[in-house]
Amino acid sequence: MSTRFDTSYEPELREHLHISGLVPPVVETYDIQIKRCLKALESKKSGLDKYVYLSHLRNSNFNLFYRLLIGHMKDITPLVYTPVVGDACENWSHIFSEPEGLYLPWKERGNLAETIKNWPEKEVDICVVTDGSRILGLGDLGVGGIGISIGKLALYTACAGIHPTKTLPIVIDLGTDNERLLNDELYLGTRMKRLGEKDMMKFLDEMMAALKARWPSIIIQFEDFKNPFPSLAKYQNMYTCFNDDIQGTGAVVLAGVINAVRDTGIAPKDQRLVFLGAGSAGVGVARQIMEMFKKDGHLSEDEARKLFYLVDSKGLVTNDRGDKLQEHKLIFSRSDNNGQQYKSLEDVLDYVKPTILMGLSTIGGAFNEGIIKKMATYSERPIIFPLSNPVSKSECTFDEAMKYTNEKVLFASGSPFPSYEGKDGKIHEPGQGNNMYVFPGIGMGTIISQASLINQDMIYASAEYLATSLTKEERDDGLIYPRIDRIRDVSARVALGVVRAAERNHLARNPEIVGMDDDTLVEYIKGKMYDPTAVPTEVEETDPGMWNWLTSKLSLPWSASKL
Ligand SMILES: NC(=O)C1=CN([C@@H]2O[C@H](COP(=O)(O)OP(=O)(O)OC[C@H]3O[C@@H](n4cnc5c(N)ncnc54)[C@H](O)[C@@H]3O)[C@@H](O)[C@H]2O)C=CC1
Ligand SMILES: CC(=O)C(=O)O
Ligand SMILES: [Mg+2]
Repeated sequence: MSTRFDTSYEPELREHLHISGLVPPVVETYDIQIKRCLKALESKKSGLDKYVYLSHLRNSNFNLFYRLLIGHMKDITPLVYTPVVGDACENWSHIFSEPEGLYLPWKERGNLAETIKNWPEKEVDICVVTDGSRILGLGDLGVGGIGISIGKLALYTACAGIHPTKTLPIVIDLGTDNERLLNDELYLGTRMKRLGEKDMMKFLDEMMAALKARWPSIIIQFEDFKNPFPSLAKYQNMYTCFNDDIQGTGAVVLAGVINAVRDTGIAPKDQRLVFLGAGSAGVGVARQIMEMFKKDGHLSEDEARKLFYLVDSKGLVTNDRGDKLQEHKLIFSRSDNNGQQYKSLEDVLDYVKPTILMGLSTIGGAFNEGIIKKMATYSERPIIFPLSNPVSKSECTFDEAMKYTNEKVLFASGSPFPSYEGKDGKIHEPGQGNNMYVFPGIGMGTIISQASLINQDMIYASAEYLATSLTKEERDDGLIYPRIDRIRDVSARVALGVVRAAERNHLARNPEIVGMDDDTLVEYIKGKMYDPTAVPTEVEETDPGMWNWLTSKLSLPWSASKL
């Protein structure tokens, strides 16, 4: 990752950096640079081509890449994150040209500390690690999953200003059960069947210890593991870590629900929620909303739990269904079904008559016309959140949800959808209930507070501060999430909430922030954010490592310095 050859640099700076002659002679404004990028993007036919172009841009000049991304969040985010990152992960072994992260294969076990030492950056604040076993709703994509780690970290930088060189994408390669990949001669991962949970936990134990040994304050974010509950349970009180799919998703959806429930005019105790999907995201979201119903709705644990009906691939999750339920589902398993089992979503809706319908099932189109119309009969303003990613896995589109509820729906989806023109000509914007609204702020808040753990209170605070980030204008426009182009301000507020929770829980260790009021602290957070318009002032020498290796191998005419 470099940013040394930037056509915006003045001649004096070029001389200072010893890059005169290595950059075209014109000194360009940022606007002109961005114009070229947008034209280049426009000329690419497919999302995947645009993704490849943007990856090259990030690797050749990350300041320009982030100027582009931050300035055009709404248009560029879908190209580096969901939905296009899904295509990239599926085709990773075909589009690969640069490593961009750490690959930790099973054969390196016992040697992970040494392998991790090869990463060329001295300082790393945060890493995103996946095992590629459940990438978005696309299943097992093996080492192609590293694309999701890269995409998430690009948003840590764009949204919360964590410096790009202090981010580390990781994929652990414990094999894959994806036959297409195993039979593909271009597949870049280890050609073996995926190992089981016991081996994975052994491998993770070693990796966690090695990461912390090299970077003692590192934040470790788990992403898109097929079964992420055991690692979260084991490490959350040992390392500075969190699971984005359970906790980040729980927080972001909770924020949307706080705002949407208010718009329904129905008290929490009278809401009934059906979840299609009872996996890591479904259960994570249900747990967070249950906590809100207890806190703000003044319900007991039991009263709150009874409002939730979870549906998995076998139907409504009940105690007497006849199969052995996975542990994470037990808390929401129903016992009041009088022996009756409800297999289809339609049957569950007839039985429950929910006011809120969540989709975290990976089943594209599962909320069909009939389902959506039923929801419109149960309450004046049904809350429908098709949250599965990417777009192809979304349980319904915004267009469908609006049309079949007579434009009454309170809507948020995991991936972005276009606006909808109402019958009266009014343009309605969809909400995007994606964990990208919270994970950057959770990371930044943890860095700022120097907290050694990320506890439940910090996660809950990220949801509360996101919910209250909505402006009056956004509320009046019918939004339940802030507009994406305000994401940097919003992430700073989310980070503020996380810091405050860390302080309350005596986890904060940064002496500089002691006694700061909210306004001062927000300014402090913003002051720590990476600024892609800042020009370099000196040439930094790096450790001998990848840069030296690359420059010597490629016989490039510059030394092992970078900026
Ligand atoms: N919007 C957001 O920010 C986020 C969205 N997600 C999305 O949520 C989806 C699920 O993710 P995870 O919970 O981690 O996956 P998972 O694999 O842990 O869970 C999937 C669940 O869906 C159920 N399911 C599968 N087929 C079904 C069917 N035909 N009918 C009913 N249920 C069915 C499974 O039984 C399982 O309970 C993915 O598409 C993912 O992209 C995940 C995290 C964040
Ligand atoms: C957004 C996300 O984390 C997922 O779909 O898995
Ligand atoms: Mg995820």
